Amino acid sequence: MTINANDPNRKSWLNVEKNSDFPIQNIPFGVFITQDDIITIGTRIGNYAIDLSALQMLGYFKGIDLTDDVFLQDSLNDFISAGKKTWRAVRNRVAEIFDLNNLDLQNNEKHRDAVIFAIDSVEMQLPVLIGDYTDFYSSKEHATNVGKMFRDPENALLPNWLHIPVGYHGRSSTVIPSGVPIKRPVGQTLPKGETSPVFGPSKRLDFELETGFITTDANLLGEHIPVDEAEDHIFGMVLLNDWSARDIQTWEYVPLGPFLAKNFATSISPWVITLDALEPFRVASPAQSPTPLPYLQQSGNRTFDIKLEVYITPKEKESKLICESNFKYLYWTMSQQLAHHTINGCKVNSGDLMGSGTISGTEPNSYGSLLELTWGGTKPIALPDGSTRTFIEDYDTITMKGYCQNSDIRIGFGEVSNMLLPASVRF
Ligand SMILES: O=C(O)/C=C/C(=O)CC(=O)CC(=O)O
Ligand SMILES: [Ca+2]
Ligand SMILES: [Mg+2]
Repeated sequence: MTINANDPNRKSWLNVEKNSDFPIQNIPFGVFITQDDIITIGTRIGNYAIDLSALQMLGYFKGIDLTDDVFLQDSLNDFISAGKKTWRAVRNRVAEIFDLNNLDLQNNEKHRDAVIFAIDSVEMQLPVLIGDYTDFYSSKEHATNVGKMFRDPENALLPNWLHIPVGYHGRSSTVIPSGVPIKRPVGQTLPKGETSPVFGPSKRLDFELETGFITTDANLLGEHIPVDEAEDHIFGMVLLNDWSARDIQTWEYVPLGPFLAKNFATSISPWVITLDALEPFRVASPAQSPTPLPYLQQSGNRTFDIKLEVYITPKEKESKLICESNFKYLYWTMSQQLAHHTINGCKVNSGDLMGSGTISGTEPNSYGSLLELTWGGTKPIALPDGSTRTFIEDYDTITMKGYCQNSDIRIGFGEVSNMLLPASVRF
């Protein structure tokens, strides 16, 4: 059987609810623990988690060049290292196995029991052992808004911004999966009008709506990745919340950039969505003027139409949708980010995470941080329970969702959702 894994008309023999983020055309990759404490690489169709190591042991991946234990792992790193041809072959085979017209697994109860789990019965893990984490700053609207608030409203964009996909090196040790609560950080801040800093819990704790892409071993030390080859080295994408303590940030980050204000937590969604699955949603990125230097000039459509949403949920209260944005608004593409990152010979490894930067659009309800949505805390947001927010309060949960949708199909990311707990450091 040869199959077009992206054919929107294909159905699975597994039940998929209408509007599910995970139809048979998605086939993301992640890591989960079963109730029997087995940790494995898996995929998801509808509300079912599928154990890829069990499928391999039962012989369903015959003919694909895979090492024996590539799926019996607690991270996707080795599978990612196997390269794009392998990821594609596995995705296509999974599409075949679960196709409505394929009876092999469908009619084998013993195999089905070994492979398929209810999604609520498994615990999702961080999908990747992240070696290095870089965060870009690629939304023109976000950079302009922050420049207006923090610097000069007349010259909001710094002179390098239209020439360089600006970024900073983040901290991989604190990248955490959806569901893990985060403690409010403490640190130094400089209260308005003061000349000496004070120490205490951050009072301006924010989220940043981002996506992230995960790389494979892309280049050797000293080599660079040409912009039009960059996508071959991108395994897939996740939703990313770059938790940011604005009051710590403004005091500490001159002149070397973000440090403790951003390294206490970065949360990501557990399923990695492949670029193959996103292919039907490929679109052109915004026109760039001035024309970037040649190593950043890309051909073809290099971005994707991914709708993004942010919700805030006070403890045991109703959620409020506070931001609707889109990945396609970003000025610099993932290809340009990766080409720039490696142009000096910087080596990128399998399992590195690259944050997009905060994704804001032009409309005020599309701003990707509370800093922008409340304009520096001057315009509070009203919540359904009657309370208001300028920044995140203790026990609030921030949930980010992402999905692509056209008249044929929906390919979703699921969500990244984490609660903020009170500060616990005594001082
Ligand atoms: O422009 C600034 O002073 C600060 C910017 C940020 O905090 C943004 C950042 O972390 C990068 C991004 O997410 O776009
Ligand atoms: Ca960020
Ligand atoms: Mg962060």
